[in-house]
Amino acid sequence: MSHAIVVNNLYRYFGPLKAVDGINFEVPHGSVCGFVGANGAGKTTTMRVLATLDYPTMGTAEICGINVVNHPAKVRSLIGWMPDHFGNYEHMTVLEYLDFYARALGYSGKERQMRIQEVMEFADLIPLADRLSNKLSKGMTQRLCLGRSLIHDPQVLIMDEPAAGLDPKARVELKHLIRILAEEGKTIFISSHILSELGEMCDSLLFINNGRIVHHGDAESLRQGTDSLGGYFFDVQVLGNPQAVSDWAVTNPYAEFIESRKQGGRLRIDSLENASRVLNSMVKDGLQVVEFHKEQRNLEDAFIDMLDKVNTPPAMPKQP
Ligand SMILES: Nc1ncnc2c1ncn2[C@@H]1O[C@H](COP(=O)(O)OP(=O)(O)OP(=O)(O)O)[C@@H](O)[C@H]1O
Repeated sequence: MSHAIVVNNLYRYFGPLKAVDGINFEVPHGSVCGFVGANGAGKTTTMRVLATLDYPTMGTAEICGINVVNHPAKVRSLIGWMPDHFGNYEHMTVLEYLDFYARALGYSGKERQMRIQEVMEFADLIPLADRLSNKLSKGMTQRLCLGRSLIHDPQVLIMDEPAAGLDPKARVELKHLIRILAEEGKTIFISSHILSELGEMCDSLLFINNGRIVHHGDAESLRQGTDSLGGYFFDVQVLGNPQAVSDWAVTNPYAEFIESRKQGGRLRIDSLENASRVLNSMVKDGLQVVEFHKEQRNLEDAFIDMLDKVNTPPAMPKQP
């Protein structure tokens, strides 16, 4: 499969600080990849290298097969960059602002008008055409920034925390626009702290911690995964007295009772094999089980568990 973004052994040090510390990842063409990490994890630094705004200390990055250090101008024609901080100009209306960028990108005449019209329609900027660009709400500002990054119809969009500071309505609007761009076949690389939102719209999630990639996979596999100790949580419901579940669980070596629920309880079981054993024993012991299902974890919990796994030193081998 060809990839829109390929990052190979990429390092970016600021003096002794290892902001990006040897990362590798690929983003397939036409997919949406969420880039997740705590403050200072290295997201912006990575994105700035991809956007040709910074040089790596070591390693390579390619956009659609083009090296970002060797051919920055070519890469810039392929990417749309939405930074986390948006610089705009006083006394410039939304239309003037987009026109300024379209000129800077080399468009002229009818083509320039067409490009501006298209992005204004897409990002719902037409009603704002005559508004001053530095007097917009945060949501409107983000739409303008998105519009600006789309003027040259780039194949790859790199968006640094575009949802930060947006109210719920503006977030939904932004998500909707990102979904349309993804459906058009653009590759989208988007960073955020709002994991649950990223999960919904991303084909894959890339977790970075202290400059290192700690996970790259799809959101679904994370939700279905285990906790940091390798266990799963099950919701169990029974007919009759719900306390039967906790009374039963304290006597069973495979199930750990976590909390009561209206019709039963929540159990932690350390493997799927043992889950099957637990269900079997419950039924044998006369519990009238009407529900026994593995819970999906929310992505925030999955992320915390992932960091726990990464930060827990491996157990020392036992001395003979
Ligand atoms: N120009 C710079 N000079 C020195 N240190 C820097 C520079 N840019 C970033 N850093 C440091 O590199 C580390 C990674 O920063 P980066 O901005 O990439 O993190 P981030 O994951 O984007 O965080 P946030 O979510 O807060 O934006 C941080 O410790 C930051 O202070």
